[in-house]
Amino acid sequence: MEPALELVNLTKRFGDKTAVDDVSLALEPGAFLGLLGRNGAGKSTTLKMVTGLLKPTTGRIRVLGLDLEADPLAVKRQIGAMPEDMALLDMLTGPQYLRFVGRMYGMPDALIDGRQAELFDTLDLAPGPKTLIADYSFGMKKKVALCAALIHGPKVVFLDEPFEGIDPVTSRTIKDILQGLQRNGVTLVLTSHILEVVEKLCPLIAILDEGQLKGFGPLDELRRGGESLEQLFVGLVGGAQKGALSWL
Ligand SMILES: Nc1ncnc2c1ncn2[C@@H]1O[C@H](COP(=O)(O)OP(=O)(O)OP(=O)(O)O)[C@@H](O)[C@H]1O
Repeated sequence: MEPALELVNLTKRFGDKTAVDDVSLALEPGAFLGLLGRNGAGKSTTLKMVTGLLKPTTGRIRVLGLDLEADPLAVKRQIGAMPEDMALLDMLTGPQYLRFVGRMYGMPDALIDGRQAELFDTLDLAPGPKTLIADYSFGMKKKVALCAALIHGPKVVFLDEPFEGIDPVTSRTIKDILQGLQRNGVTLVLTSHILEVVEKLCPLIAILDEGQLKGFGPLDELRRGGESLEQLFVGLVGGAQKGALSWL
């Protein structure tokens, strides 16, 4: 079976800075990967490359057997993405924005509106009918970005920090949605700094440090010693313990 996602020697340089450094990995369909790393490790850059927002310096990306560079539109039809900055159109209302996104995927308006209503209901998103996205709270914007990533029924979903700024009740709902997608064979990749969430949700872990893949595999295999994900993470990416401020 073709991997759902395959990165082959993926590298991204910004001038002298190598943000992603020769990363290779493959995910089976239905995998659920937690992509971890410290601030600046290269997680968002990796997700931007696999969703076609950034061109790799070198290396290849294949999604469901399709080469992203050779066939970008075919890949984009199969994937859903929630980028770091959410990339919403602030001067539209949430439903108008989802119409825009759904039409880009060639969906009929009735189907878009039905799914939008179901997504808003499930995520407890109830903006005023005329409220523009610009006036939504941070968490509401996150929810709209998640709706936009899912509305067309993608086979592979990339989510950059989906739980950041989300209340605990909605977090629970999002976890349930993501687990349901995985049960239906959707492949998921998410980044998060909330290790407890990743530990519960993602059977597969990749740890980036300074752009390099320091660990990749099933969580249970990576932490053979029975340590927590936090201990595994700190052990792999190092980092001296600091905390005392000289003036406090
Ligand atoms: N457009 C850019 N131009 C120059 N440098 C960039 C650019 N985008 C990212 N970088 C650099 O690449 C490195 C990786 O950044 P990236 O945003 O991928 O990290 P991250 O792991 O997502 O971090 P965080 O957890 O803080 O979101 C950083 O050093 C960042 O400054």
